[in-house]
Amino acid sequence: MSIDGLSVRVPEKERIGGGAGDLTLVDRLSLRIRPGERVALVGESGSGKSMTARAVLQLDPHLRLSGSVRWKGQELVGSGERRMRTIRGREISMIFQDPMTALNPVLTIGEQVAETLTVHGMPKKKAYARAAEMLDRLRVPKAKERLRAYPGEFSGGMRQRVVMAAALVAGPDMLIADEPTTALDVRVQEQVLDLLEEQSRELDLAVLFITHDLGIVAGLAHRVAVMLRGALVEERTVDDLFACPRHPYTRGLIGSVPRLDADPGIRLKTVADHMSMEGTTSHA
Ligand SMILES: Nc1ncnc2c1ncn2[C@@H]1O[C@H](COP(=O)(O)OP(=O)(O)OP(=O)(O)O)[C@@H](O)[C@H]1O
Repeated sequence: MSIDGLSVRVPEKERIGGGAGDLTLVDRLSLRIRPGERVALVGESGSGKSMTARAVLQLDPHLRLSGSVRWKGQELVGSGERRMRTIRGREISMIFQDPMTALNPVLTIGEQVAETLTVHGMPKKKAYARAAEMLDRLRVPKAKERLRAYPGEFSGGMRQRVVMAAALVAGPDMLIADEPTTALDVRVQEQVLDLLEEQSRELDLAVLFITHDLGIVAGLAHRVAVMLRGALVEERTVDDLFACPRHPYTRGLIGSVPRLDADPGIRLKTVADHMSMEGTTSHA
């Protein structure tokens, strides 16, 4: 995927909290994600990460997009809702932070994981067999039997695996994961991240991974793009970024990642601390 100069604006009448004129949420962002590549989009809350992801899939019809998003050589900006429907879920899938709201509590796991296949006409039996295979890949124990279970019978980590299975069952080429582990405890978070990395490798799946937590991208992403106030400030390989971050904001993000060998009595510096030390101010 090739994103070039993508801007996302809220028209004046849709602005929450009022204000004159359109409000720019994403400002001329450019980013490339190659097949099988894992790219992390990192930044503080409100920096525009989710808006970028949602704009790629055109999930919010009230937002105005400009610039270009090329997917498999075709332009998506302005391509229309019909075309986007053939892409969402089948070619590019998205998973969100809260696995509970992503799942319908009154539908079985089988119905939900198989849905992308059944809506496109695959016979139910075949679709359920695929769903069970996918759950098995994601190490959901007794996958076949669990197809009849309901989301409420699963723990948070298992639910996120179900959500991942639903996102991957139709064999997309790209997954956009928006803070998929933020709601999970640290141990479960690690398991889900490992699974995501493993599936990306095995399925040659490109991943755009959105997080405010730079601490979790090291083992996962090939490249990191850092976002501040709607714009990218730095984009590097993970190793380069950690070895020598260029932008003061990135140095702030790295400086605020907790270290296991740090003195427990020392207060962690915030991104704002770092930026004010370097003469830049954070808006957040
Ligand atoms: N309709 C709107 N009117 C005004 N501001 C908006 C509107 N929609 C979104 N925003 C603002 O756009 C900004 C970017 O939001 P976005 O969700 O992309 O940030 P984020 O970096 O993903 O952070 P988070 O992790 O908190 O979701 C936020 O400050 C949000 O309040």
